[in-house]
Amino acid sequence: MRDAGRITAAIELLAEFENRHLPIKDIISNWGRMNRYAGSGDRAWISGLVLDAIRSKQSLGWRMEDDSPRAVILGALRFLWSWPEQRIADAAGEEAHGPGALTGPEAAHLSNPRNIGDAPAHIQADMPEWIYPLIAAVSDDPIAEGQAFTTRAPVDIRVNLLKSDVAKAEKALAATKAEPSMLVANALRVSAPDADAKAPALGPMPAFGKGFVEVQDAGSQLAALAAGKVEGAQVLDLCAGAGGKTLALAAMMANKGQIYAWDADGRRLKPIFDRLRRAGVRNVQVRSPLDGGSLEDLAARMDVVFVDAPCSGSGTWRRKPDTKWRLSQQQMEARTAEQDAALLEGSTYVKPGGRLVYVTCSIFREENEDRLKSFLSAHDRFSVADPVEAMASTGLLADGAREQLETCRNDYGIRLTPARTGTDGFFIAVLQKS
Ligand SMILES: C[S@@+](CC[C@H](N)C(=O)[O-])C[C@H]1O[C@@H](n2cnc3c(N)ncnc32)[C@H](O)[C@@H]1O
Repeated sequence: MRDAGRITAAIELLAEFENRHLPIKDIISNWGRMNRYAGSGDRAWISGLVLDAIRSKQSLGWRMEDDSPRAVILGALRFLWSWPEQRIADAAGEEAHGPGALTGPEAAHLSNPRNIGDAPAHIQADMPEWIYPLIAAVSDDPIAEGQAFTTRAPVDIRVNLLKSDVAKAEKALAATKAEPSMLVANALRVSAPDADAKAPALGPMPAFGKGFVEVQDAGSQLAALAAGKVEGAQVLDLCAGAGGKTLALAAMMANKGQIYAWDADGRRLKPIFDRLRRAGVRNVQVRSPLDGGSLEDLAARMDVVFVDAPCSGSGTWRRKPDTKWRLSQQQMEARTAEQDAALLEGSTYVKPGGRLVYVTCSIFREENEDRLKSFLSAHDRFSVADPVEAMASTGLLADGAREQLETCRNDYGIRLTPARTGTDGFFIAVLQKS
């Protein structure tokens, strides 16, 4: 496809996103199925542009003084992809497939954009107005935090120490230009691709099929490290889902001790079985409510209970930018109630002297500090412990990571964000039971 047709497709997809309540990934893949003439390069280009536009749609609309899908896509080409105005004009005006010649105001805004510094703060931060104060409550520089969420996310890789090591994995993934992580000793990072470049396809690489490596954001890897030294321990992963943390914990345990993987929604555990097999994990017992499983026998017996709680996902806005615009106050309230329930339930399995790790991929205080504060006020046998110390005790923090993580600390735990740590947003806390 030529640029003109790709731009037209991107405008259509953004319009569909605005008009239908479907995840953008589904809209893009439906489009790919219906338009078989588009090759994989075209699809990557179009979805890259649409996702970039959604990440920054508010500031782009403001710069263009027009928040229509057409204006936002044209603005994305100019202000995010740095296309010269003439290139945009040529593609737009192309008769056969272009979206139509630039209008006077469009041309004017592309060549002489409004100064974004004059926009209201939530527009500069590219987030809904009601969310801005929630970010301002947890950051001295909410605009920078918001803007960091508008960038493309890198791909982080966890080297599975049960099957491989960092040097071997780096060699096996040389084609991806993966580099050692600045935060986790057994992690690699593949930088996000430039504007119209295609990301390397990691899934089909043999190192993945053989279980030598897993894709996992460095923030999520750090969350697992907060479980501390767990080799030989009894660990409950209460909200195991597809098993991202379970796999990381199993590798930290070198297959010694026992992990019980559970999820209140048993269907979510489905991928875990294949993943455990591929990773060479032998110390996980999956228990599911679907087959009448229960955790009754584990009450007050666990050295570590890991609560990777359901959340708004505000920390993952770089990867799922549509969720930033669709989050509602009602959803937030539903999640906080679930968080209270999971925290309370998890606490019943911790043995005296054991630890409760609380994690969300959200950066809001409402889903983190407020939940912990409320739990601690009613459970005086639990107290806040040091998550950075716990991570360091595993020996798996990269050189210099500890100092960086210290700057993310508050009275309850640590908050990671794209602006602070270059990771997804996470909150990680460790409670100790007396
Ligand atoms: C953030 S996801 C877990 C992601 C997973 N740990 C991973 O790393 O891939 C949260 C999960 O918690 C589950 N959940 C919610 N409330 C729960 C509860 N009270 N007990 C157990 N699981 C719960 C949800 O079904 C969901 O799968």
